Amino acid sequence: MGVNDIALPIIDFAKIIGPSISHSLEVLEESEKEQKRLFQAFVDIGFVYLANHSIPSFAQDNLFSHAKQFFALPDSEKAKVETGASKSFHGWFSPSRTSGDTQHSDLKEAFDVGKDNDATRPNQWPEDWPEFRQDMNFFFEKCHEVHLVLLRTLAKQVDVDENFFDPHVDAKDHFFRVIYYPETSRAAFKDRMRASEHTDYGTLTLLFNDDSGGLQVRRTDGTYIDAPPIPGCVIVNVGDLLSRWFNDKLISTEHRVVEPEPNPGANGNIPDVIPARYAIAWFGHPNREALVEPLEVCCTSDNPKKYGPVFAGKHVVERLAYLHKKGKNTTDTSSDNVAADPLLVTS
Ligand SMILES: O=C(O)CCC(=O)C(=O)O
Ligand SMILES: [Fe+2]
Repeated sequence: MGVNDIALPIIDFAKIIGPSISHSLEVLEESEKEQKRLFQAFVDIGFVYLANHSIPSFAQDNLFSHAKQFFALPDSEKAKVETGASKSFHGWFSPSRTSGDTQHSDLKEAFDVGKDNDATRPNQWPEDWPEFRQDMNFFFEKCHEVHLVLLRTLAKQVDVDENFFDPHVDAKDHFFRVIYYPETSRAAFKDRMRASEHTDYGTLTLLFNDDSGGLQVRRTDGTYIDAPPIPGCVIVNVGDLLSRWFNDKLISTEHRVVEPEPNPGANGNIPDVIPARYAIAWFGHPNREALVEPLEVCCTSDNPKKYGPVFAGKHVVERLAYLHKKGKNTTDTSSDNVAADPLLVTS
C-alpha cells in the first residue's frame, strides 16, 4: 500500500504553526488553509495523519524500546505495578487478568500513566528504571503541547476565542499508555481482536504505531478502512468529550485493531504467526472538573443542542472502569452500573 492509497487526510502541522515563525502572507494563507483542512477532516471522519508534528523521533524510539523491555518482563515483575493496586487505573493492565475473561478479552497488555507526581492519582513505575519515567514524562509534555495547538486551531474554526480550551485542559489530566499486542496466531483472530471497536473518551488522541498495521477506522457509512502507519506521522483522532463540546459537529469515530494484512514469506506461504505489535497512545482529556457542554455556536436549528453538561472526570472514569471490567474496548456502557471512584469524580 502506497501513500496514495491512504484514505485519511494528511495534515501538515508545520504549516499550521508556520505564522509563529514567519509573518509572510503566503505562510499565513497556507496556515489558514491547513487549519480548515484539519477541521473539515474531523467533521468528515474524525481522524487525520499529522505530519511534521514536532515530537522528536528519538523520543518515540526511546518509548518503543522501553515498552519492549517492560512487556518482556515476567508477569510476576509486571504484577508489582498492576492497575488492580491503583485506584486511578495506572500501571500494568492485562485485560485477561484484570477482567478474568481469558476467552473474549482483547489480545493486548498496556502500561498506563497520568500526569506524574499527582498525589491524588499516583502513577506506578517499575523499580530502578528512572529513564523510563523521564522519557514517558518528556513525551507526555510534548503531546500536551501539540494537542493544545490543535485545540486552539479548532476553536478558531467555529469563531470561539482561540484560548477557550486552555483553562479546561491546563491540569493535564491526560491518560498516557504504551500498548503491547503479543505475538499470536491467525487463528486467534477468529472471534477476538487486538482492540475491539471503541471510541476514545477525551479531547484528542495522539497515536504512534509501529509498522505492524491492523488499525482500522469506521467511516460514517459503517465500513472500516485501514489506517496503516506512515513514517513520521502521528495519527490524531477526536474523542467523545471534544465531540460533545462541538455538539457532534466533530466526530468521535469508532476504530479497532484487527488481524494485519497477510505478509507472504519468501516461499509464498502466509505464516500462521502474527508478530507482536507496539503502540503509544496519548489520550488528551479535559480537566477532571471541566464541565463539558456543547458550545452555543455549534447548536443551530439544523443541529440542535444534543447534550446537557457533564463533568469530564465522571465520564472518563466510567469508561475506564467499564473497560477494565470487560477486558475490552467498547462503546456499550448501557448494561453496567459502574461505581465511580470518588477521588476522581467531582459530581
Ligand atoms: O493500537 C492502536 O493502533 C490503537 C489503540 C487504540 O485505539 C486505543 O488504545 O484506544
Ligand atoms: Fe482508541
